[in-house]
Amino acid sequence: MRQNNPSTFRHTSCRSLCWKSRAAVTRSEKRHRRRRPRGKTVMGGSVEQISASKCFECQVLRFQHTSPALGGTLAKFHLILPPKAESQSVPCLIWLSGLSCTDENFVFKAAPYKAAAEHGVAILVPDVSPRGIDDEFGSSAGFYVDATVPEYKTNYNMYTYCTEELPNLIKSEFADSVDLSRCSIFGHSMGGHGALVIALKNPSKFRSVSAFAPILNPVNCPWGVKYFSGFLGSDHEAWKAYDATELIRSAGKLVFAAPILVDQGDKDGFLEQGQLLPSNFEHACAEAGQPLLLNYRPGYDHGYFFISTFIADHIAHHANILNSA
Ligand SMILES: N[C@@H](CCC(=O)N[C@@H](CSC=O)C(=O)NCC(=O)O)C(=O)O
Repeated sequence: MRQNNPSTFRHTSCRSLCWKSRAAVTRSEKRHRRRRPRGKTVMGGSVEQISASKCFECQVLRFQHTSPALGGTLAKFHLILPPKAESQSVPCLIWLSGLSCTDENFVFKAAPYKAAAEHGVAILVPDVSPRGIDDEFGSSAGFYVDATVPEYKTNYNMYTYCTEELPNLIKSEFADSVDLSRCSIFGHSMGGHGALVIALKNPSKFRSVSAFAPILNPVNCPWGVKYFSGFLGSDHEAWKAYDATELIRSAGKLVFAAPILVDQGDKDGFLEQGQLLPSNFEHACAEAGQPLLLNYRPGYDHGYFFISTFIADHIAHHANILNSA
């Protein structure tokens, strides 16, 4: 930190170079700066804070680290901390974004801050694929699987990254602020698919799951066929391990006592194209006895205007469950 004049300082470690009045520096900001990991080695990677902003009393922090799960590439993520995290560790929501996204779309467009502050939950937002690899196929399209084909299996391990590596890093670096023993997961489109698959495969790690316009039966939709072929090869049985509808079918019983919450706009072009297939998931849940709250929202499309309209409902849904035990 460099002193510039008596009333301002420059947060030199941030690439965003935020200028703030001294009076505006809260205890929380000081605490998070004090805790900022500086090139510390974590699971073979180096964690570095690259920006910090404040929104609706939340700290909006961005980090980068070298990721072993993603083949040693540099991975960025956001961590949103509510004011309650100043004094205690708070429950955590993991948000997974969709095709063409980075870790930035949600933080800029979903408007989660007021609800996160009110309910006292942290939100962890990973990127959606490894970066800096010399191929365009999987960039921004990691599909939250661990690739098995030789071409992609070194780098494209978003399932392991989101279920093991990043949570372990958060446990190691943010234990005072984030309590990952109280964790839920949600996401959008490809990220809704990822959230559901990760929750259904790890019900002991997540207390609840929700999604906006998720891809619900990827083995039967064009996006799923394209990316599962690329990452997992031609064995369609292997694809089913990453398909929410197939996972509910194979469970054959309730997996989460809390209803799975899904919001879906009825003017969503990808719904019309058959990319999302909510009816297939609905039928599988009904047969398995898995409670599902599937809301069709009249007039809404697939984008972040839709997400930002209902994000507070999803945060409240998870917070009620996370704060009740
Ligand atoms: N061009 C892509 C789809 C691009 C797109 O609409 N991405 C959505 C998620 S779609 C499913 O995962 C998105 O969230 N975009 C970012 C945003 O900020 O809106 C294609 O058709 O393949």
